[in-house]
Amino acid sequence: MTTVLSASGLTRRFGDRTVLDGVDLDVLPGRMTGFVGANGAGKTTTMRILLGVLAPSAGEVRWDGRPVSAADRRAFGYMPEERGLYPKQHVAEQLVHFGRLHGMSRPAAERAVADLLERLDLVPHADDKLESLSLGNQQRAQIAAALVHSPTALVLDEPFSGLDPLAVDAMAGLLRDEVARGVPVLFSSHQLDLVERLCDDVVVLAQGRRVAGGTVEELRSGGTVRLRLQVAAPSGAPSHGADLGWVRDVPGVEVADVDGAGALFVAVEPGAEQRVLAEALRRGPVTSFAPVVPPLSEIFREVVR
Ligand SMILES: Nc1ncnc2c1ncn2[C@@H]1O[C@H](COP(=O)(O)OP(=O)(O)OP(=O)(O)O)[C@@H](O)[C@H]1O
Repeated sequence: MTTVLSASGLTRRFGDRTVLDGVDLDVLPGRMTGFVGANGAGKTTTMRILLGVLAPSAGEVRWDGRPVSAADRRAFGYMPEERGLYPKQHVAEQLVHFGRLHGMSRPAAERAVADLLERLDLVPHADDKLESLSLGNQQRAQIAAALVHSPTALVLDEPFSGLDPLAVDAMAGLLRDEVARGVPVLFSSHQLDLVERLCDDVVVLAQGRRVAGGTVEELRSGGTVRLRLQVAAPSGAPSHGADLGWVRDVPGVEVADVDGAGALFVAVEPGAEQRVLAEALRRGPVTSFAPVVPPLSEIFREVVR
């Protein structure tokens, strides 16, 4: 499967408010794409448009290079923000029903549901009403509903919110399996450490516009790269014996932190880092000198400002 789910120029107005403004998005097959942005940035609106729950004011959703059809969309898996299962129905029964709605035979749907319940640790709750489950377990059932029919693409609105670490791992494992099948997976999240850990690609929205996107590595290395200098503490002296306070006085350098034998700084002028290194070597042995790639959370703060 080599099918891309893409959107171009997605725009959505509610009355005279434009909440999405020309958003382009590619969710590539066999890759996990994280969709991030502050509250109200437009993630849910975008996902609803991808699934056809909401019409765009302008722009287009494409699947396999052509405008997406209703039949294409029926084969997608979706976990909507408002969730989609019935509180009063029994868990396994309604998951089988979901599979049947997607055209599966009863035995095939039952097999898929049994497998998902097992993987999501929901077997003891198979015959419980959804509303009697804890919120985290209800969420596990919701993801099962999105996966039961082996979807061709997955669009998940905050699937990880409210999950305990074991449930996060179970969910992540399931999504990785879908990615390994070649499925394009898009999920929104405010948990940037999780996005950094799980995703190949990231799209960042701010106030209805796409403000950054690319692979996680590209985004991180495109941020403000700081350098860390570590020097040897003089023998017998505690580490603060090697005071790197002098780094603050090097022209073209902004110091983020000095901590005894270590300093973290940004070279705001080309070549300033070489002056720091030369001065450090003049003073004694250097144990390490390396760039520190910022975490995604820092990039996020830089791009949505
Ligand atoms: N039906 C609607 N009518 C009017 N405004 C709406 C409607 N749906 C969404 N909006 C507005 O669109 C903007 C984007 O909302 P959306 O839910 O897409 O953001 P989000 O990025 O998913 O936010 P969050 O992280 O808080 O879930 C918000 O300002 C919201 O109030």
